[in-house]
Amino acid sequence: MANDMMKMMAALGLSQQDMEKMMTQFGAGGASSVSALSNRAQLGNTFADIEAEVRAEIEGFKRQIEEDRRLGPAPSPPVHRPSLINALVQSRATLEQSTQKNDVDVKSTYVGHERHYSTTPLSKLRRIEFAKMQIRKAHKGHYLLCRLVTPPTRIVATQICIEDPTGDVRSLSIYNYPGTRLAPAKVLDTLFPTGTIIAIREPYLKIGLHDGAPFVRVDSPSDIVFIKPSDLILDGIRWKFPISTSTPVPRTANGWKDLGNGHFKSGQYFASVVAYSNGLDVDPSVYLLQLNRAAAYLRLEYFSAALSDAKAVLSVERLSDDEEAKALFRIAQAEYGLGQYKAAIARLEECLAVNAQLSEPAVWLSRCQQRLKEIEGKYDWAQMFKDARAPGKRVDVAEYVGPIKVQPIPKRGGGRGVITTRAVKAGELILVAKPFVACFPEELSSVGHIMSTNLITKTRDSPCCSDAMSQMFAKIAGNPELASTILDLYAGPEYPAPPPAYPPSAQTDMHLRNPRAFEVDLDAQRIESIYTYNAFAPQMIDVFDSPDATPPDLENLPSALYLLPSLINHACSGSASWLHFKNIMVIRATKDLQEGEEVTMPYTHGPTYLTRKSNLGKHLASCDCWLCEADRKDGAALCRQREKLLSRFETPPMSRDMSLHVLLTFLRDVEATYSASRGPIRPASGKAHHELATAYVLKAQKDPSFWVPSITEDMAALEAFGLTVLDKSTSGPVKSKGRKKNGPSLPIATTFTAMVECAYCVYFSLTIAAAFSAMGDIVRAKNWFRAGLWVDSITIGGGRGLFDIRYEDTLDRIGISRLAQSTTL
Ligand SMILES: C[S@@+](CC[C@H](N)C(=O)[O-])C[C@H]1O[C@@H](n2cnc3c(N)ncnc32)[C@H](O)[C@@H]1O
Repeated sequence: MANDMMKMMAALGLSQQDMEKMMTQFGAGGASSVSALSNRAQLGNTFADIEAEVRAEIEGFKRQIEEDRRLGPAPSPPVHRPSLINALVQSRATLEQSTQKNDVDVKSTYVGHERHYSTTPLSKLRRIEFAKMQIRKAHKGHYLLCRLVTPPTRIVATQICIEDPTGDVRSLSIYNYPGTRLAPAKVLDTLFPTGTIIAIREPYLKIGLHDGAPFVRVDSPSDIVFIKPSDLILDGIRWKFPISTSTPVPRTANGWKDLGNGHFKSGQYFASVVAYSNGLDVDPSVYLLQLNRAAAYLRLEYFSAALSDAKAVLSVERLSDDEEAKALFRIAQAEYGLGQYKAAIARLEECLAVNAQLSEPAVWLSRCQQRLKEIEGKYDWAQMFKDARAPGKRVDVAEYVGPIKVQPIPKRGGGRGVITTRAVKAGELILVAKPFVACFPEELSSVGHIMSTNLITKTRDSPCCSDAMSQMFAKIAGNPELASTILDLYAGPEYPAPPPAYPPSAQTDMHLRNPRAFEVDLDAQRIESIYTYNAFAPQMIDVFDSPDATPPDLENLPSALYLLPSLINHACSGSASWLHFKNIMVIRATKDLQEGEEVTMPYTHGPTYLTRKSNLGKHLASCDCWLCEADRKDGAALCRQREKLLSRFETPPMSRDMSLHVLLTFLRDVEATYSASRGPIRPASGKAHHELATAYVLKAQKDPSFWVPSITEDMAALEAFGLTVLDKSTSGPVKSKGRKKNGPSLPIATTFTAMVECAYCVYFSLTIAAAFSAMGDIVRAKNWFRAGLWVDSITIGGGRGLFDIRYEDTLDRIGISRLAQSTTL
């Protein structure tokens, strides 16, 4: 059950430490247990060490920032030109050597701290030279005109020696530039060839921590403007030193095409679009460059840019059939990426009319047909599940937006939330969303990874989180028309509240014209804050693993940012559930909702409000849901006691004392942590009841009289999670209370005010079915199996096809596979 719990617990941008806390308190080690990870102790040590390390790092970093603030701007120390050039040439040689040796590259950096960026257009700035610049200062109102002197190298940032026209040099560190993360030297050469002239808008001069040397730090790639030799800005500029052109760059359009194709083949798509663009600058008539660039834009998910390039190629006269078909296919792929499936179908048909032999467009045609069904909410869930399990692949489906809308909700941070536009039934699909950016462990670069210490959460982000966060820069830069859709997401309490309406209308006047000319000023700090407050840790929909299932790698969780789901607020007892088919996020109502009711979902789980409150740290001081209210009424002391009791039952049942005496005491002690006025929903009691049920199941293997108490305890568990058991009988004729009109009998009520731990409720229903089956009471066994199906349908959904695949092993293990085959809801 560990993965299932992870799925439920993985919360908006929660750190490993948060996750560990959650798993510790609430994890599940086995199919029939409420226990936590069996290797918890080991994990505990690791996380404690990391936490201490991160705390110390953050303290050091903050001290440095405070010291910089205290010292303030000061004249820049001089830099010895030959020494700096030599140092950067050496660093470049080291990068090349480590690439050759395939060394694993693990670097660390900071995110979420205050950073400068420019919003003033270059034309409104005045030129400044190094001699007039000060350290620890952003030079407002100025730009630095400079030339790249050395071949680029990198650690986290790309580093280059730059000179101003007087020949004065500094090192330049560029962070977040698209395509540069862990990039090999030859990619950096394409992006930043020696001799290139750039202008840096409102440059910030820092002082090196270790060497005390001044350097220009650029965090927002949009601060860098590439200057063409013909640019008027260069009028009257004389460079003291002759141009250095040690980086060999192609001279012809075809030379750039070959370079671009090389980058494309090695998956360096941003470098390839830059190479193709450079080729087009040399000779705009070489339309094949534009056709190739469209293909690279498609890989980068710059769909509007791909569409524009492929359309431009299509308008060229005298294209060969092959070129025309390619242009049409790329237009169709771009339209597909933009969700314009009908337009894509028309283009694919045109493409096949040009060449009916092409196999790929035919495949894409059927994909488009499938997507058209999906935008209506009709998904092939079983296929999605299979696709989600296929290693190295992402799931490709259309998005679906159900009966919801964004509405101002002033009392929530960010001031907005999601409400229903009509009455919604429990189990109804609310949203299916694709990520704006995402990273899964298997997608991390084989070269290595970057660890980011997040100054907002004061934790270390997972490598995937760090990677996906960095993708934001390239993705916003390449889709400027979508920029406000991202930048209007909640950026935390330090920022002004975002506009109440969401999504904003697309900025149709914004287009990517040149991959290196940024249409949007990229505010690094804001982008990192948005990611921090809105990202999810996608967890694969995968339930009831065997008790020996390997727990998920908490240090290596995937990470993704979704747009509309980011508008849904938290409630521990949320009205919706969320889960992932790999990259695809699916949100369903878990209770009946009236028109206009808020859709909420749990960002985190935990045994009491105490753990949940601590897990929710960055989001809210205190959750106002009924579950937290009820816990708070019980009081902190009893809640602490409840958490302590549960933590003692973390290890799987087989590896601890499962005697009835111990478990009965456990149940009694847990019950005592709930006040008398508490009401029936008592999740911890539910777990204790199920622990007892598990012990009875073990005994029943030898003595069948224990089946009945096992059933009774699991029924009690269901009630403690919020379900009403209508038929508590364990023998005799079956009552028909739960019988639907002309339908099969369900032993549970299908209306409820609230249900917690829905996935447990499926499993408990199935274990009751298994017990009745073992007793030979097939009618009750089938009814309880149906109860499991029904609970699953309102929590996970996806129909019987998906249920059968997901529960195949579980049903086999608890011995009801055959019964399941002959039973429908
Ligand atoms: C992912 S955003 C949710 C959407 C956000 N309300 C908006 O307007 O964009 C997460 C932030 O919403 C706010 N939030 C979410 N659930 C909340 C709740 N139950 N009470 C108060 N604020 C909440 C918190 O500020 C949290 O950091």
